[in-house]
Formats: sequence, C-alpha cells, structure tokens
Amino acid sequence: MKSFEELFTELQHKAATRPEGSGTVAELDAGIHAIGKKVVEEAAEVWMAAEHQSDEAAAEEISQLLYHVQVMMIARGLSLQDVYRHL
Ligand SMILES: N=c1c2ncn([C@@H]3O[C@H](COP(=O)(O)OP(=O)(O)OP(=O)(O)O)[C@@H](O)[C@H]3O)c2ncn1[C@@H]1O[C@H](COP(=O)(O)O)[C@@H](O)[C@H]1O
Repeated sequence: MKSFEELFTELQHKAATRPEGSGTVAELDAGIHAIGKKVVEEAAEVWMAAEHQSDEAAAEEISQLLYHVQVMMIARGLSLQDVYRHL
C-alpha cells in the first residue's frame, strides 16, 4: 500500500529515469491530450462504480483516477504544493 505522496514521488522518479516498460513513461510520451482523455475516462468509471458497484470497485476506480491526475500534474510540471495551496 502507498500514499498519494509516495505514488507522486514514484511517478516523478519514473519520469526522470524513464525505465523500460513503464506505463507512466508511455502515458507521458502520449501527451497532455491523451492524458486528459484518460482522466475523463477514469472519472466516468468512478461515477459509474459509485452508483452501481461495490465499495471495493469504487475505491479501485478512484485510485486509478488519482493515478492519472498525478500523471497529468507531472506532464504539466506541477508539484504537489502547486495543487495543495488551492485546497
Ligand atoms: N497506480 C497505478 C495505476 N492506476 C491505473 N493505472 C493505469 O491505468 C489503466 C486503467 O485501467 P483500466 O482498468 O481503465 O484499463 P484500460 O482502460 O483497459 O487501460 P488501458 O487500455 O489504457 O491500459 C491501467 O491499465 C494502468 O495502465 C496505473 N498505472 C500505474 N500505477 C502505479 O504507478 C506506478 C508506476 O507504474 P509504471 O509507470 O507502469 O511502472 C506503480 O506503482 C503502479 O502501481
């Protein structure tokens, strides 16, 4: 299990070191437009899971949405602090 902050640190490291086979690197290379489509797709899956599926399924979809939002942050060069200061 990992926290939001720990995942963000891991993804920043992947972006910097670009290991072979990383889905994060592939998604970053696909660009903002493609990442945006994943964010919207996962947001819709969160909505559907929350309305129609189990707590476990909803939690899993939410984790995937958080992942893609973090990838978007890294693609835009945003830090956690850049976002947290709006919370
Ligand atoms: N937490 C995640 C994570 N959540 C979601 N995803 C990706 O988002 C996709 C969403 O799943 P779906 O069920 O919607 O599958 P899908 O629509 O069929 O997905 P695709 O066809 O787009 O692959 C998954 O297939 C993963 O590619 C994630 N990919 C990676 N991570 C974590 O990110 C870290 C770095 O991963 P890599 O860069 O791949 O090493 C690791 O700790 C991973 O556990």
